[in-house]
Amino acid sequence: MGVDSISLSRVSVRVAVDDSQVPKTLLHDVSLDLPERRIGVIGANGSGKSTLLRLLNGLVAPTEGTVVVHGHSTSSELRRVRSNVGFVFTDPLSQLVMPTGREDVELSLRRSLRNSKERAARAEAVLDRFGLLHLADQSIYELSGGERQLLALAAVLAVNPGVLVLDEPSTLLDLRNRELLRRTIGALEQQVVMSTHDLDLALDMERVLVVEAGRIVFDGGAAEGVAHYRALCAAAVDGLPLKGSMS
Ligand SMILES: Nc1ncnc2c1ncn2[C@@H]1O[C@H](COP(=O)(O)OP(=O)(O)OP(=O)(O)O)[C@@H](O)[C@H]1O
Repeated sequence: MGVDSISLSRVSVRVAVDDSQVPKTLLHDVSLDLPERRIGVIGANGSGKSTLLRLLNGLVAPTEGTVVVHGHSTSSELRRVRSNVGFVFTDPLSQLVMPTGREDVELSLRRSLRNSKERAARAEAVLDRFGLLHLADQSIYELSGGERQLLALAAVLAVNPGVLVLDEPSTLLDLRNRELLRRTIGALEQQVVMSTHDLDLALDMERVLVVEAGRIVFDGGAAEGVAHYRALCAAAVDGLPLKGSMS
């Protein structure tokens, strides 16, 4: 495995569930070597995409197996992993902790830029790049969902992480900002791992993983991965008793 690669070796994730003696398995025996720069993760609701992504910065620990990100183990070198992996959550409010966007981006930069003037200039440039400068001093609670989602991405990218993990980053974005996200991802030097229900975004990826009930059921090119997922969805819907009225 190269040092710029992500590797999962025989990873399973199980969690205890209330009132049950039997733990729930969220991921089953997943092994992957991911050297590509653009990796998409697609699959049904509840299939295990977020769990897979959260393993990459140690937010979820494997019950069995190992996860190594760019040469660092998520179990024994968690701090190194966290400082190299930028994670953008689906719900931006779960990661925006400061009252305004400007303060949030400056907080992200606190460790890498000691000088407050440099920090302020860099924050300004990052906000400008995402078309957020005019909203920089507004309360994050007054921003729209899409503006917050872009702000969360801006705050993570400000520190230039080696790996960018995006968990459904376009759910709240309008068409224009989705295009901005798409171009931003396309231009990044970093390795990107992104889960998405937006199949057009998935088609931009070099490699696509399809997750189904905690297993990787497809691993390969984007067009084939999307076709595989569409077929899975069609088969699942065909199995539902949808015919006729509800009354
Ligand atoms: N800590 C937990 N305890 C119990 N069950 C969990 C826990 N975390 C996740 N799950 C369950 O594991 C399954 C996979 O969840 P996950 O969030 O990885 O799915 P997902 O593919 O990202 O779904 P979505 O597309 O809806 O965001 C779901 O059934 C979820 O309810």
